Amino acid sequence: MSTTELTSRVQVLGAPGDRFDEILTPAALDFIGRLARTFADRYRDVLTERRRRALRLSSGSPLDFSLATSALRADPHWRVAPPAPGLADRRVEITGPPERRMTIDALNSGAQVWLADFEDATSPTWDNIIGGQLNLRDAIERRIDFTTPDGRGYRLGEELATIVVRPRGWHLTEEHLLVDGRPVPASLVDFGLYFFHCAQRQIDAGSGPYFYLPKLENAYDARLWNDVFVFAQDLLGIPRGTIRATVLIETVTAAFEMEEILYELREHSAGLNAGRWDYLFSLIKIFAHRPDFSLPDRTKVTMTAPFLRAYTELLVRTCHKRGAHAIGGMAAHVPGHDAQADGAALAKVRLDKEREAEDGFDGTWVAHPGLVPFCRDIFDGVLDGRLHQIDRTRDDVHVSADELLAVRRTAGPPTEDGVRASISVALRYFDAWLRGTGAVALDGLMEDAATAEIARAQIWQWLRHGAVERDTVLALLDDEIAALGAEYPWARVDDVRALFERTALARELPAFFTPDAYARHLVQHAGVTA
Ligand SMILES: CC(=O)SCCNC(=O)CCNC(=O)[C@H](O)C(C)(C)COP(=O)(O)OP(=O)(O)OC[C@H]1O[C@@H](n2cnc3c(N)ncnc32)[C@H](O)[C@@H]1OP(=O)(O)O
Ligand SMILES: O=CC(=O)O
Ligand SMILES: [Mg+2]
Repeated sequence: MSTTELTSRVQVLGAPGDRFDEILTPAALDFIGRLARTFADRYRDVLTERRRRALRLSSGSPLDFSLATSALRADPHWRVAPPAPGLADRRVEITGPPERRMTIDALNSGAQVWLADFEDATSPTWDNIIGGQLNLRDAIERRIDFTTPDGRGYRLGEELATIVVRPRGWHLTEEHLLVDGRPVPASLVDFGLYFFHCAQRQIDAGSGPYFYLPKLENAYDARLWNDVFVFAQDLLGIPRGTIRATVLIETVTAAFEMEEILYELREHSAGLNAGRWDYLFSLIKIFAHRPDFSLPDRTKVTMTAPFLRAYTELLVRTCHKRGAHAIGGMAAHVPGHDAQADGAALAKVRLDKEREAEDGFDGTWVAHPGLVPFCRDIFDGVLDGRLHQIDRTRDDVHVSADELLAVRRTAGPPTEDGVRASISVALRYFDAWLRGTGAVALDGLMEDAATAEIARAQIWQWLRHGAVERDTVLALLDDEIAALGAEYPWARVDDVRALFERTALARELPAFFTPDAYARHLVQHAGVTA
């Protein structure tokens, strides 16, 4: 089949934008078409399996390590690939959306890695998705710069962070690109466009096409990614094993399959990350119907909670046993927004990062450039000149299924302030997201899609278990909607309220707020152009 025939069945429904034609070339669209067609059935299977598993768990099926893969876990011999160029030293990784100015700031931040995020930190408007791809390509070609209206100039320095791209998860589709009349899985769009345009450029620059994989639920998801990598590398003539991917362990089911996930991706694996915020969200969601899994105010659930300690300890042990990096999670404090609160908040961040480094993590995440030297110093203090501590096997760690699920020891009712804070965060974040911004600082904390999911899911769970009265929630909702409108006269209060009602107050808890909000508010078809 010729390229033209293939391309003619790839339709671009998003509006044209400045230089979008440099990304949406016929050859790139053909590549996306091939990916989408090749993996269409597997993708549907992944989603079906996720739904079945969620149903089984919500109807009381126990969650445990799989007997079927016990031999793989017991086999001491296999290892993942050694660290790839630019990925040995990952002491500090800065995350953020691939927005033009932030791209430059993140690359210059002094962090070892920049996670260019199309998932939790990006509202997936068509402009953000294709604009982000342009920024990445411009950055790799070192032809990215930016000038503010008041004349402040931004350009790349000499020492840059290694770029690692986080595509959207398997739960999202890209409705502005159709292949054979169907929307393309968003994961394949973000991965495919970046890989097509930047893989060879990255290799030529001495690094590689590297990825972070979000919201995996099991090893089956990882196998699909691995097969996508093999197919994409073969198609572009790039040697197998060039891609490296770090998987976020940010669902409870994935925590029971860490070794299996590393194994599926082993020639492409760059380790695991403890994605703490989505992990909490996943716990709330999967056990939404269980009163003993109902957590108190978010501020009271810290990484020292026994069930979270079990998860991070198991992650480090698993990674180091298999020669892989273990990367820590995000402390949500945004420095510099509240001088009075900064001191106490930084003291908490210090404890959190010290614990990670001492537990054996090889690096950690920051959401803000102001935290890069702070966290690097903490890791340097423990690493003592080494780039990582993968050789520190944690044979002392033994984590059982019960320990991973020992939420009841932390469970408890919310306070009224906690309920109000969750409603307020969800509303203010939804408003930002609907207007195209995927990460914001609210009350000195970084809020993104993962933390907003926690906020609205906690409200649902508290209502479900009678921890708060519906009338109280409705009264607080009225208050917070009024406050949002007063603070931001341009806020989309009606859309935000309706989104909150559908995702926090409905009879059943929707799996994510993003597919609903995306379909209703971000999809704008401009017409068929290819
Ligand atoms: C749960 C998870 O998945 S965590 C990962 C996903 N979430 C994220 O990646 C969030 C990333 N962080 C951010 O987006 C931002 O830090 C925010 C929105 C939280 C706060 O941003 P701001 O309010 O602009 O912070 P602030 O005003 O202090 O920024 C100071 C400067 O640092 C820059 N900056 C802040 N955060 C970042 C970042 N993550 N990457 C690059 N530059 C950044 C700002 O652009 C600003 O630059 P300027 O001085 O050139 O104008
Ligand atoms: O993606 C990271 C998380 O904490 O969620
Ligand atoms: Mg996440």
